[in-house]
Amino acid sequence: MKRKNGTGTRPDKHKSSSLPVEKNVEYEAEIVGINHDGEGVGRVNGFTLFVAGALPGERVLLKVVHTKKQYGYGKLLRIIEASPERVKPDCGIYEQCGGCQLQHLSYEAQLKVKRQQVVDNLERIGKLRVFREDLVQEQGQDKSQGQGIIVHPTLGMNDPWRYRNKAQVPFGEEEGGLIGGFYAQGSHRIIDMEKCLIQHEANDDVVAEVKKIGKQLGISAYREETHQGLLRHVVVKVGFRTGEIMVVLITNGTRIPHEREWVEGIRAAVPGVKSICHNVNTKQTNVIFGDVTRVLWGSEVIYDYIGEIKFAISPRSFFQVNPVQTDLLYGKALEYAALTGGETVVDAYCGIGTISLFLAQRAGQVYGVEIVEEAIADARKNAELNGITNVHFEAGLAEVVLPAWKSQGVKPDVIVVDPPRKGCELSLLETILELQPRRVVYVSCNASTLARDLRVLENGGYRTVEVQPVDMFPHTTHIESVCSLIYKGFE
Ligand SMILES: C[S@@+](CC[C@H](N)C(=O)[O-])C[C@H]1O[C@@H](n2cnc3c(N)ncnc32)[C@H](O)[C@@H]1O
Repeated sequence: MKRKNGTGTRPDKHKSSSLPVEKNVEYEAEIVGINHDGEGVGRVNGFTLFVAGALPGERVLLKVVHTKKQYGYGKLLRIIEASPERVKPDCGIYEQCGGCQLQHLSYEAQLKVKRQQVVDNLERIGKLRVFREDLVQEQGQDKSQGQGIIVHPTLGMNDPWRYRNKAQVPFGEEEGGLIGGFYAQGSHRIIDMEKCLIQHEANDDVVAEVKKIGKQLGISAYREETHQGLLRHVVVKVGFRTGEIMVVLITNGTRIPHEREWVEGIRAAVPGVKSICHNVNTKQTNVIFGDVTRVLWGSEVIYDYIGEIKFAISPRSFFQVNPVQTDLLYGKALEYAALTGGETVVDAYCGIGTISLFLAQRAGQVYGVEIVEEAIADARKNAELNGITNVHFEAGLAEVVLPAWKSQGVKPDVIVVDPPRKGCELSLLETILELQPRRVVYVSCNASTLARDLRVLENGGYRTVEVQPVDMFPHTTHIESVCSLIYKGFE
């Protein structure tokens, strides 16, 4: 690579280090890939540099801003040759806000990148063989010959905007008064926003109204550094199918001054609002909600559906944020479970029981386990709300409760796992191997821990059949996948 225009200030800390690049020096680089943070992966003299804003296939001018032994970071100065997949971001504050990372890449290309990242993780971390359609076509082979795991194209959204049903917006202050928006990448600096294109429109209306009322009433915003000021966050939840809206004002103080003005203003500005709540959080913490919530106006909960199952959503209860794609994801999980009506199914890491209730429609008996007690209480309420009686929910660690069920004689035909980003505990995977259910369905929000855990299950006698990436969060780097495994003895 050609070195361009050194800044003149020879960086003495890194002087003639053994690295092939120098800090504060400009280089031209080829961008050869994209990492899991959405940064372009560039090569300069064989050295890897991560460059925010650069895309695969591009040639860019960058300045090296930070180096480590194996890699470094470059600041994008100029795009010399742009990728044909580069698009103009629709959002006016995309560059400053940390909410989205991929708006400068066409949506079709985002879906391809996400699938490729799943494939790369399965191959590199899981040491798994992925079926390569291109090779099969070239070599005239047939899919049925078991050429490896089928990783399907990512299931994307027809309209990948305005898909989030929940927003948690922090407030701050500038000279003109209250500001509200999302944090800048890697910081707690609030970027004031008028609209967020991945949130439901009701969120824009609520944030604008809260700023307006707050300014009129002289309400102060909470400041993290000093722990002073009143208004911390507003949380907006929307039932996509029902149209019901909940607004929760979170304050650093037990009272909201001028309650009536708040309620009247929000009701007038946001048609469809069914519930306005106040949550008190006086702790010096990053956690959004405090322990006390009361209803200022309307109902305690709103409702929404995933598939045919109805869910009650309260201020603090968890609910998947993209209901359209959740329907697809759980539909796939149900398909991979291949239930015929009489099976015993375990849903480990069940949250509020969403997948359990989906599965219960086609299973004999479902057992759900989840660490958060409140979520289990919601799961039980949701089962009751839908008249579903063939589910049993238990609060506890999945890796503790599953062996207990085993010793009580529970013999699952199918086990579904939907763990957090860190994946499954090894001991849970070991219990699955002892129980030997016919099928395992793995729902994952982290392709690297998915690949690690699939390797354990493969070593224990399972075969990974197919993986379906589902785009739950367009324009961000998040990847969700659902994966089907079968025990080799049952094939
Ligand atoms: C990715 S979420 C899945 C939620 C649920 N399946 C859904 O779709 O709504 C992972 C869940 O695992 C729970 N969890 C984390 N560690 C756990 C553990 N060791 N045992 C049981 N549940 C756990 C979290 O509280 C969270 O609800």
